[in-house]
Parts: sequence; structure tokens; C-alpha cells
Amino acid sequence: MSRPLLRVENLQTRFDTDHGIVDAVNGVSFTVDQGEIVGILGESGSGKSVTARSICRLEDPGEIVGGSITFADRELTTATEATLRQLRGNKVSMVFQDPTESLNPVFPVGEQIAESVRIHQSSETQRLLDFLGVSPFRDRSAWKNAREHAIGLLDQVGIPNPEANVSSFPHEFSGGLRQRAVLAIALASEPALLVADEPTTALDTTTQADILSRLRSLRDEQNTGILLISHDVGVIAQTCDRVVVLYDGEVMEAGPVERILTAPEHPYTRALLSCSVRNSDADEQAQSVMARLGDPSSSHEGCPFADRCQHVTEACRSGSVPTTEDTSDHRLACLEAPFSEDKFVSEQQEIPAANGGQQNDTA
Ligand SMILES: Nc1ncnc2c1ncn2[C@@H]1O[C@H](COP(=O)(O)OP(=O)(O)OP(=O)(O)O)[C@@H](O)[C@H]1O
Ligand code: NI
Repeated sequence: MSRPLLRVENLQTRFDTDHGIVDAVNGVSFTVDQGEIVGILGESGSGKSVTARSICRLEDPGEIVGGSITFADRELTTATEATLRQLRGNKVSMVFQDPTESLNPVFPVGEQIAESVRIHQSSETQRLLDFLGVSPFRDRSAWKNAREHAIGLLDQVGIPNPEANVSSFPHEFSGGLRQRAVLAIALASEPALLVADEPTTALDTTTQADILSRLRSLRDEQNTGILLISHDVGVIAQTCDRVVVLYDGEVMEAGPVERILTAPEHPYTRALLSCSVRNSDADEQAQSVMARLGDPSSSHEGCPFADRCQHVTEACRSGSVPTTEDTSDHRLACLEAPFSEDKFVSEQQEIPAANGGQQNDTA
């Protein structure tokens, strides 16, 4: 079997804060293959973003104290800043929830895309020109090509009227269009891996569904590997091939999305899914279950979910919980599953629909 594009193995990332050590990611393992969309699902604070940021060590990722991250056969945990910078501009792109952070307000959107294309395509000569500080696009035909490429990318991400909008400034765009523009910049370098951290969370459901379907097309057409981070079961269901369920920095369950969402085995996955189904019916009781779940224990002995689990036994609270793996690529970290009173599948008839942000956003 060919090697995965990205392999994260036993990753441990921590923060040394005024209030002590925070073990944000505590032994997380997963892979992303070429042409595969892998989701990371978990509530707020479960370590999704820290996992993503650890991959490229962007924006204060914390200190990686254990494990390994291999991307295209390169070990990233020990890579130099220069290697990481090269990867980020080239092979790995990231998209975050807030597009305003990734866009420069003083340049037209098209120029920012063209710049990203240029960096990607820059030859040794261009690198030398960059080094010498010679400005880009002195050459009109180079700029014309870059502009055309940018227009194509705007079209690909669903920005209407790309010929006109290529000259627009970020503030002239709605939130949805801005997020599409960020995606276009991310795609300009033709990345092998796209890491998207809650890319549609602030958008209305129609825009969200459209952007997610474009991610799937990207995978289909360009064989891009995608790591999609979301707290929203519906987003994961719509988009991913496989999913990794995180709780308090640890993987509770992982496997093919259909199996995890229709026949979840870990009590945490089951709680997360039934809350999600009921939340979409605005069930207040479910909301209060979520509130109780959202306060992970700080102890790392045993299962992190033990205090909230209805199946807990003494064994769950001590030692480490082994992860079992079966032949269909399913992993489970639970001592008690399967449960004899298992009625989950018959109770949950369908995969919940996306219930992302409700902000109005016309794009
Ligand atoms: N810069 C930081 N300094 C200290 N602790 C941090 C820092 N960034 C994250 N953490 C902690 O690491 C843990 C995981 O955070 P992370 O941002 O990965 O959660 P998340 O799953 O992405 O949540 P959300 O859905 O809210 O984005 C949390 O306990 C968080 O408080
Ligand atoms: Ni996050």
C-alpha cells in the first residue's frame, strides 16, 4: 500500500500557561491520503485547531512534546522554519474560520491570488529576483497570465462575475465571498494538502453547502487531500470520507464517516450525535447535556470521558485505555463497548443535516 500523504502519530502538543500545563493534544494519531477528505470532529476545546496548527506550526501552535507528523515522507516536527515556510507556500494550504485574518485589506483580491500563484510558480530565477527585491509583474504579459489564472480560480470557488471581481477589494465582498476568496488564494499554490479549520462556520447554510461541495470537487478533480475541522456533525457528514472524533485532546473513535455516523460505538460519539440530532430540533434538554459535556476533566489517567459516561466502570478511570482497531479501518478507545442495550441505530434514523452558523450572509 502506498504511504499516506499525511501521517500524524501519537502527537502531543501542550501549552505552558500561567495556570499550569495544558495538554491540548494528547496522543492523537490519524492519516490523510491523497484524494481523501478526513474530518476532525469534537466540541470546543477538544484540540482540533491545535492539531491543525501543529501540522504547519502556524500561529502559536504550542509546544510539540511528542509524536511525529510526516508529510510526503518529511518529518515536520523537527523541520526547520525554512522547510516549513516552503511547504506552507506550496504543498500545504490552510483556511481558517475568519477570512479577514487571511486577506490583506489594501490589495485587490485578484492581486492577492496572483501573488500566491507567482510564489508557487517562481523558478530559481524568480527566487533570485525576489531575493534582490525586484518587484513582481514588471512584465505586462506575466501579470496578464497571473490575472487570468486568478479569474479562473475565482470562478472555481464560486465567486460570480470573476472578471469584474478580480479587481475588488476585500471590504467590497460579503463574508461568504471573502471566505471563497481565501479559498482561491489557498488553491492558487495547487496544494497537495488543504487544512480547513471551521471554514464555513460563520456562513449561512446555503453558502456553507456550496463551499463544502466545492471542496469535494477539488478532491475529485485534483486529488487533493483535505483535513476538515468542524464541531458540526452535519458538515462532517456532508463532506468527509473518514472522521476522527476528539475529546479532550484524545481520539475516542475514528473510521469511515458512514459507519461512525450511523453506528457510533464510543459513548462520547453517541452522545455527540444524539445531541446534534436533537439540537437541530432546538431541544433544550439536549443543550444542557452538551453544556455538561463541555467541561473536560484535567486528569489524564484513564478515559477522559469517564466522568460523563453512563457506562463507566472502575477500570475506565485508571491506566491507559487501549485503542482497538478492526479490519474495516475503525478505531475505538473504549473498554466497555459494545453495549448489550445497544439501541442507538434504531433510535437514530438519519444523519443529521448541517446546522452551522445562522448569520445572514448573501453569497
Ligand atoms: N495559545 C494557547 N494558550 C493556551 N492554551 C491554549 C492555546 N490555544 C489553545 N489552547 C487550549 O488547548 C485546548 C484545545 O484548543 P483548540 O483550540 O484546539 O480547541 P478546538 O477543538 O479547536 O475548539 P473550538 O471548536 O472552540 O475551536 C483548549 O483547552 C485551549 O484552551
Ligand atoms: Ni478550533
